[in-house]
Amino acid sequence: MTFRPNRRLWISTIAILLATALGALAGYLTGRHTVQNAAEAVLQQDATPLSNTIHSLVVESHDILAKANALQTPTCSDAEIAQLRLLLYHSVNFREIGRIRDGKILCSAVFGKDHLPQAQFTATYHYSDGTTVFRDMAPYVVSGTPVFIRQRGNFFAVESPELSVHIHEMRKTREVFSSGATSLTSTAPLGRSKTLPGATIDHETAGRIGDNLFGTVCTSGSIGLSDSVHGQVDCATSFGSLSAALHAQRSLLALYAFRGAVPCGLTSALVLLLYWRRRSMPQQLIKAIRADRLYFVYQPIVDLSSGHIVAAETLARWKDDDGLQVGPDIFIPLAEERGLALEVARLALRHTLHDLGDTLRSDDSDFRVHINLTASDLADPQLLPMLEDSLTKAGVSPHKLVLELTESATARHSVAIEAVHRLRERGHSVQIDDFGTGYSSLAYLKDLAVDAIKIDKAFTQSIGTDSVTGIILPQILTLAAGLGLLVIAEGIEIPEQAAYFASFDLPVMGQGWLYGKPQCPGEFLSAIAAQDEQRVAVPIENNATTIGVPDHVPQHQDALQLRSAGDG
Ligand SMILES: Nc1nc2c(ncn2[C@@H]2O[C@H](COP(=O)(O)O[C@H]3[C@@H](O)[C@H](n4cnc5c(=O)[nH]c(N)nc54)O[C@@H]3COP(=O)(O)O)[C@@H](O)[C@H]2O)c(=O)[nH]1
Repeated sequence: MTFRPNRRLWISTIAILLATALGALAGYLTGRHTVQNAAEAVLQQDATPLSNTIHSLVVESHDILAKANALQTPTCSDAEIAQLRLLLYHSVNFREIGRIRDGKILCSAVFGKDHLPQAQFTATYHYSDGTTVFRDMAPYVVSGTPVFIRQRGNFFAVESPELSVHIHEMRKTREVFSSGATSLTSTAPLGRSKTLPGATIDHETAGRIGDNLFGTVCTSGSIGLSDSVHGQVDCATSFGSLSAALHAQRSLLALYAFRGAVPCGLTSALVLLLYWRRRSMPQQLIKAIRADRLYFVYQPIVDLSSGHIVAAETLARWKDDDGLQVGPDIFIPLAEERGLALEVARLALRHTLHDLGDTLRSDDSDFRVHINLTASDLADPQLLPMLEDSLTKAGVSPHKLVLELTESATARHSVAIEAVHRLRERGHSVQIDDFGTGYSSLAYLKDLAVDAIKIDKAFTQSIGTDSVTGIILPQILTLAAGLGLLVIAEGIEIPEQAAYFASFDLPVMGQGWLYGKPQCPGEFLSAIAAQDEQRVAVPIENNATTIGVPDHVPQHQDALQLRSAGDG
């Protein structure tokens, strides 16, 4: 299915917008959660003093009224009034205490028994623990402030008006709830009631029910504060509205949403870009191969004993339709999948013969080129005719062409053995590339009958380390020598690595950035030309320092302290 660019643009735009919106939503929800937690914490903090105040009031009311009811003195005697005054003196929250019967004061600490006001108390509500509450009763009412009077048994106690004002003030911004096992009945300051199903009050809990936030601290024996509460209130619960908190923090929420949206938008754009690139890559590659739009670079291979460039490896390069470089490790397998591997090999050979043909045709030089083949190339009956045809047309001898097979390419043993045999029969050299990374045992190497092994760069990079690869490297070199195989060391980047290989009494070639990165044809030919000029200019016995081998590369084992197992 081929996507037209504008359709792709539409899909991408929608997907990016969607991802951005989802990111914003996720960010907003995180912000909302944070704001909610913060608001709940504040409410929790708010609820605590209210609850504590109520708790101390209730505890003291129980205490003072219990003590009064326990007095053994005769009713309203001077001794009893004296005892009541003493209780009042020690009280924190009460301003009056007295005897009551049928809603009438019999005597009290403040009025004694002789100058009693004419007052009739009417109960506002009763609690299950036997406490009755009266509100705003003369003569105790203080204008503008609620006054609460509690009665238990034969005695009443009047709360301090300051305390009532304090609680009243706290209650103005809060709601106080009666508690049930699984529900809360809220009685707002306005007297409004609501049921909040599903809420369980625990000690010091905070939470949210619908849009309401609550922070609650439950204390045993607390009393109800609300005008219309029936039953005992166990918890002082402070409420706020989540929407109000969210509204107050809207700039913070916007920031959270932004912080969620931006990375999601960018990531989705990147993912889509990669996806479209990947999706359209095969089509682009097929077109590029057919239109001969791959290009090829050449990396020098040097003889480590002389330092001369003796060969070049042809490496394919490709820029996709967006001008972005795609690595051969990505597009070569893709070409193989699409049955185009041999086309790539054909292009590689054609470009190489075109770019380096003169050097390859020269009878004076042993210069050779290395071309990579894939597993499917080996099985392709067109391979040999293609090679023969191209070389014949270019007038280049088959022995100038070295074919590199990765270890994985030789995994199908019978196919590989047969192909290697035929290639060598035609005069080509064959070598195993990336040796040591996988499939070929040294015994298999013997059956494969290749000419050379190219030691994978992982081994080169392990030189001087204690890694396993570093330890087995000398054994590979020794066994290769035993099998009469030429060795090419890949990935030489520093002089110490070159010196390590040169120190073995073996014909070892080297390839790596130390000698040159893959170069375009012009650059590579200039390097060869410079080397040839130097060879002519420098007397034969002094030509160790040549193009491709920096002066500082030591040539002998004693030039370096080797730490690998091979140096013992
Ligand atoms: N079938 C084909 N395979 C091809 C072709 N062109 C390349 N390839 C294979 O792709 C793999 C990746 O190659 P590339 O990215 O080109 O990397 C090569 C060198 O650039 C790199 N190299 C060389 N020297 C050094 C070094 O000192 N350090 C370092 N880190 N990297 C270095 O190694 C790659 C050469 O590898 P090899 O072929 O194993 O010698 C790679 O497997 C190519 O074979 C193609 O046309 N056809």
